[in-house]
Amino acid sequence: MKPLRIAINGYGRIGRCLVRALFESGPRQLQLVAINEPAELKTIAHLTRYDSTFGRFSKPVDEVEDGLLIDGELVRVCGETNVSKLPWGELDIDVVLECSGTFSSRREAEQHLQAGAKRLIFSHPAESEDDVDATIVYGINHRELSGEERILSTGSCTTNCVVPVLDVLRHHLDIEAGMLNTIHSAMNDQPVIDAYHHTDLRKTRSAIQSIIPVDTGLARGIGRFFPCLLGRLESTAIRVPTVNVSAVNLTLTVAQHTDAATVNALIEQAAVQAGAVLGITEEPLASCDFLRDPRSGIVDAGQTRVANGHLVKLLVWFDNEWAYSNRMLDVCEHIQTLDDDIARALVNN
Ligand SMILES: NC(=O)c1ccc[n+]([C@@H]2O[C@H](COP(=O)([O-])OP(=O)(O)OC[C@H]3O[C@@H](n4cnc5c(N)ncnc54)[C@H](O)[C@@H]3O)[C@@H](O)[C@H]2O)c1
Repeated sequence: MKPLRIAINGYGRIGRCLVRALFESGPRQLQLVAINEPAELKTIAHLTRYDSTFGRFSKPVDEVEDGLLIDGELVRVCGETNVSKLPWGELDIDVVLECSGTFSSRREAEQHLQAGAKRLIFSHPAESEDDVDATIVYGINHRELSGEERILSTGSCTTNCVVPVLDVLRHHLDIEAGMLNTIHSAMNDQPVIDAYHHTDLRKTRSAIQSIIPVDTGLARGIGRFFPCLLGRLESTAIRVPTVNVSAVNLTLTVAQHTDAATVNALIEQAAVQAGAVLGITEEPLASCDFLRDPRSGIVDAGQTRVANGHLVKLLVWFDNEWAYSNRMLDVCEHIQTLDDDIARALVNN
């Protein structure tokens, strides 16, 4: 099997988490070939070794002439902001993981393909459905990929958290309507203290001093996924002064009469089959306990409530950085098996 050759564009929180998840989570048929990040190599190496959220990287990281040596593997580092100059063709890149957050249209993604990459995956929802060949939530629709798709998105971390839960509830309880409130850790689009940081006035406010409501397209993103829920969901989001791990408060009205024990049992049953994407815990935990949890969403069983048999409320935890990075790698690994099948079919014909 030929490993999938990966490049990371934008080496921030998600970019660096991808590297840790790749090197620390056991063998995968994926090879990190290049990183493109406008920061200095010295700083890139430093932030690879040390991380305020995840601690020291367990693998050795050395600076070499044009890149990093991570656990003995050479990773080319470029600092190119002109996409057409990126060496994706020369490096035979199979997939660019677009984690800069600065690109989200098909036109921009195609520039990476013109630079020689075979595919691109956005680490966030694309501008519109037309901007991608597929939006994938691993564990829910990754098997629908044919291998021919060139521009993909792995949705948002929040979509990955709630879609597996909604999938269970829509099958068993028949969702009529719902409100989703994301309680999200602070992110790099907020300043540490008040600053002219953003056109969104709330994002000019200090991330460490306040609970800050922000815009979210979560309900729209889920509607793209489950057209049967289009127009039935609404979403809000607040940022809170923690650095990682978030939660979604899911409030739904359902057609079937139910109770909290039944809802938890349905999730538990589904979690057994879902593997990495869905979990449930009965322990009385706090957000820090989910740090480095690779599951996309973990239902807090003790917080499930049902009012009047039809109004259901769940709290679902997720490590917004670690779980999402692991899902991006899962999608890459799936693409690698599709490429392998296509290559084998060509040889056999
Ligand atoms: N942080 C999360 O929890 C999370 C979870 C899921 C998805 N995402 C998405 O992933 C993307 C990145 O988020 P993040 O939190 O890692 O942001 P970040 O700000 O930590 O990282 C972005 C990096 O991209 C670099 N960059 C900027 N312009 C660039 C360019 N033209 N070419 C190459 N690199 C460039 C920046 O220097 C920075 O290091 C966003 O779209 C975000 O919505 C973030």
